Amino acid sequence: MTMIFPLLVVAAALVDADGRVLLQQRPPGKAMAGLWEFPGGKVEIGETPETALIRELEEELGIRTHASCLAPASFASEALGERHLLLLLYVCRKWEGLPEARHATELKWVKPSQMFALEMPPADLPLIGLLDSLI
Ligand SMILES: Nc1nc2c([nH]c(=O)n2[C@H]2C[C@H](O)[C@@H](COP(=O)(O)OP(=O)(O)OP(=O)(O)O)O2)c(=O)[nH]1
Repeated sequence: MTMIFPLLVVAAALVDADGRVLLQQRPPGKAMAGLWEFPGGKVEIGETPETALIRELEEELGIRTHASCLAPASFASEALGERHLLLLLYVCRKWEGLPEARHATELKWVKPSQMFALEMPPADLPLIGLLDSLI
């Protein structure tokens, strides 16, 4: 019997006043390099999904937010090699600081409808239509 290890990942759709969402480009050397993703990362042992996401947003973008500003929006469930990815997507409209690319190659603000033209991880594709109707 094949063992499946779930991998819990949290990500944020940061939404600005014009209804655009922040995407970051995965850097060279990482899995899925070059693809555009929502900021976020793995939930580590001892963390709640919300504390993990707050930590990742600070590490990756240098912004600060609070659990009360993270609205659960959707999730993705996708095979990922030997693992199975469970990605929890939150919508966040309030944070402090100006996002800067600390880990990513580049950042860009896009309308959800523009995401269809970008290369994104397979797990993210079903989330685009949802964001389009939500924002
Ligand atoms: N952050 C993020 N990860 C995504 C998205 N879509 C998607 O399939 N993933 C996958 C890619 C990775 O396999 C996993 C996130 O792991 P990661 O390696 O980027 O996370 P991390 O920041 O904790 O990285 P590291 O410390 O292990 O380098 O989730 C997405 O939109 N955002």
